[in-house]
Amino acid sequence: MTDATINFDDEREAGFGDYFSLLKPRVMSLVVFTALAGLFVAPGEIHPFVAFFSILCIAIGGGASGALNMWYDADIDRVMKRTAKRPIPAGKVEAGEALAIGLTLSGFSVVMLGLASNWVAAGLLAFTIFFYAVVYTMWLKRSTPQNIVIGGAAGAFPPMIGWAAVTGDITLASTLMFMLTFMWTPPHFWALALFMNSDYDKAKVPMLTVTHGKRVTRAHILVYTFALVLTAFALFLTPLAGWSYLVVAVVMNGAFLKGAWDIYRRDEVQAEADKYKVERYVFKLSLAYLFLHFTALMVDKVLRDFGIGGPF
Ligand code: HEM
Ligand SMILES: CC(C)=CCC/C(C)=C/CC/C(C)=C/COP(=O)(O)OP(=O)(O)O
Repeated sequence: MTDATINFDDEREAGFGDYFSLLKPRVMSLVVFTALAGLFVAPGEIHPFVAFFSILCIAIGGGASGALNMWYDADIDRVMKRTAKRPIPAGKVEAGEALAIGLTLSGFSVVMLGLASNWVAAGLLAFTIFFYAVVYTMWLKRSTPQNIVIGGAAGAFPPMIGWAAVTGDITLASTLMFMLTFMWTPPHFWALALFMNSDYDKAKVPMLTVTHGKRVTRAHILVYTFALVLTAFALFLTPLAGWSYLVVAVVMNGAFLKGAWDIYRRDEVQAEADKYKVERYVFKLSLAYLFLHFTALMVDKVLRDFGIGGPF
């Protein structure tokens, strides 16, 4: 845990940007997008205002969980180059403030989502915040190299929350959307960890690259990519997915498999020589991968309304 008063500097006043960055807006933008997709493709009616408000609540809840993560992780964020400029280690925001903001926004987002849509969606949001802030951040992140595999479930719930905001239930289709992000998270993160390893090493965070080395991590990326590809095509077998999903799935899974295979075949000498070009590419590709799969599900929903359904 953190003691932010050590670095706190009264002369540097926190601005809106500092408080906003506590919410991890860049990462959360894709999280919120997957929630929007879950809401959009769910069967049933939802008033546009309720839909907008539900997504806003999910965004606020996601941001709140980011603030709780930054509160708890301030000590390791201070050590890592990538995170040292975050508002708490930079001395812009006090840890106590981040905790208060995280707790307040968490409570607010859950209650408002419950009132605006339903309590299944609100319960899922509360569970997701708990999972990221407590299960992943406080427990798994510092104790096991499986941290991001199990803890990654938190980032996979948002499409399910969006779906439940419309339907009030959890179904096989919404579970498969969950599974897609769940299987995607390990290759997404480990590709990055391969070129950010020294940061985690320095902070003594037991990421797979630190505990088992890069060779093992490269193999894990490949294995999880196989599981991801199977999950992506399993989603195609549901009525949610249609022809645009198939096109995206074929192209993006092909590209991702090739990327994972290239990562697997390389060694550190090759990677150092080109400054982890392939690993950086696969990390970026992972962002496009998830974005395009969820976009395709939304496009297919519109196409279905025009009578162009998929095969299943
Ligand atoms: C335990 C699970 C995850 C871990 C450990 C993880 C880790 C990371 C890290 C370390 C970065 C680097 C840069 C940064 O701090 O912004 C990053 C970037 C990113 N992640 Fe993840 N991630 C996870 C899950 C997710 C999920 C579920 C999503 C969205 C559905 C996501 C979306 C993104 C995006 C959009 C970026 C790029 C941010 C930017 O442009 O700066 N991540 N992730
Ligand atoms: C709706 C809702 C509550 C959504 C939560 C979504 C969620 C759990 C996203 C997690 C993604 C994320 C920022 C991981 C970073 O891991 P890290 O915290 O270890 O990375 P760091 O080293 O950058 O802090």
